[in-house]
Amino acid sequence: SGLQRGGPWIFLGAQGQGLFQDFCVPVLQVAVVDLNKTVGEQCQAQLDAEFGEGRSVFIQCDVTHGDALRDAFQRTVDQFGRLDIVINNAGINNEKNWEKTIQVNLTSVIKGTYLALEHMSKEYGKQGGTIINVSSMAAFLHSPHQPVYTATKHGVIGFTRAMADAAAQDDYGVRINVLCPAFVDTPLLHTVEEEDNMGKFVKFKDDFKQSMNKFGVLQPSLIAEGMMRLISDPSLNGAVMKITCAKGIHFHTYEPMSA
Ligand SMILES: NC(=O)c1ccc[n+]([C@@H]2O[C@H](COP(=O)([O-])OP(=O)(O)OC[C@H]3O[C@@H](n4cnc5c(N)ncnc54)[C@H](O)[C@@H]3O)[C@@H](O)[C@H]2O)c1
Ligand SMILES: CCCCC/C=C\C=C\[C@H](O)C/C=C\C/C=C\CCCC(=O)O
Repeated sequence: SGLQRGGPWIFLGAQGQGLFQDFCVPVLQVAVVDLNKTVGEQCQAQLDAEFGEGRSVFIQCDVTHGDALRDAFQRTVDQFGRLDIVINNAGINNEKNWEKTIQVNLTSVIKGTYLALEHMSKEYGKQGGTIINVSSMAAFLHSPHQPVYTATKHGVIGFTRAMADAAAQDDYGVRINVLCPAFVDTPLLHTVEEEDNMGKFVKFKDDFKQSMNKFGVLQPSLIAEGMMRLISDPSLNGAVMKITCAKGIHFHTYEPMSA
C-alpha cells in the first residue's frame, strides 16, 4: 500500500462527521473532494489542526461532472506529485431523483475508479496503489424502501470485483476492494425522514427507525478502521468487507463457481 509512504490520498465525498479524525496515519497528504463547500472546508480545518497546514487540500467538485472530476484528480497529483490511495465514498440516498442516485452512487464510482487507474496503474506507467469503493449492507438486504439505492450498491460490488480480477490478471499493481457498512451515524441517515429524498417510500420511515433500533448504528471510527485494513493489507484484492454492529469488521464469502 501507499501507507508507509504516507499517501497521497484522494477522498471523494468528505462526510460531514469528520471521518479523518479516526484515521490512524503518521503523515497524511490528502485531497478532500466534495460538492459541499462548508463540509469540505470544515474537513480541511480539522486536517490542518491534526497534521499541520499544507498537507491537505479541499477541492470543491460535483463527482457527477466528468471534467470537474478529472480536474480534481489532476490537481491532486499536481499538488502532491503522485497518488497512492483513492476512496470513492460520495453517495446519496434519493429515491425521488433516482437517476441522480445512479449518477452519484454508481456512475461516479466507475469514473473515479478509471481515473484512479490512469494515475496509479502500471498499465499507464504508474507505481501502483489502492482503491476503496464504498457500497452498503443495503446490497445484502431486502430493502423495499430503497430500490434504486440498493441497486447502485449491488452495482458497486459487481463492478469492483470484476475490476479487481482485471487488475490482478493484467498486473495493474492496484488493489481494488469494496466496503459495505450497516447504518452509520452520519447525516445520510436523516434523509429517511424526507419526502424529497424518499418519494413515496417515505411511508416506511418508521420501519427504518425500527431497523436502526434492531441492528444498531455504527460509529464512523469503525468505518475508518475498516478502510485502514483494506488499505494496509497487501493480500486483499476484490474483497467485500462488511461492517455491522453484530459482527464488527468481517468479509463476505462467495460460493466457488461450478460448471
Ligand atoms: N450512513 C450510513 O448509514 C451508510 C451506510 C452504508 C453505506 N453508506 C455509504 O457511505 C458513503 C458516505 O455516506 P455518509 O453516510 O457519510 O453520507 P453523508 O451524506 O454524511 O456524506 C456524503 C458526502 O458525499 C458528498 N456528496 C454527495 N453528492 C456529491 C456529489 N455529487 N459530488 C461530490 N460530493 C458529493 C456530500 O456532500 C457528503 O459530504 C456513501 O456512499 C453512502 O452510501 C452510508
Ligand atoms: C433499512 C434501510 C434504511 C435506509 C436509511 C437511509 C439510508 C441508509 C443507507 C445505508 O446504506 C443503510 C445500510 C444498510 C442497512 C443497515 C443495517 C443492516 C444490518 C445487518 C446486520 O447487522 O446483520
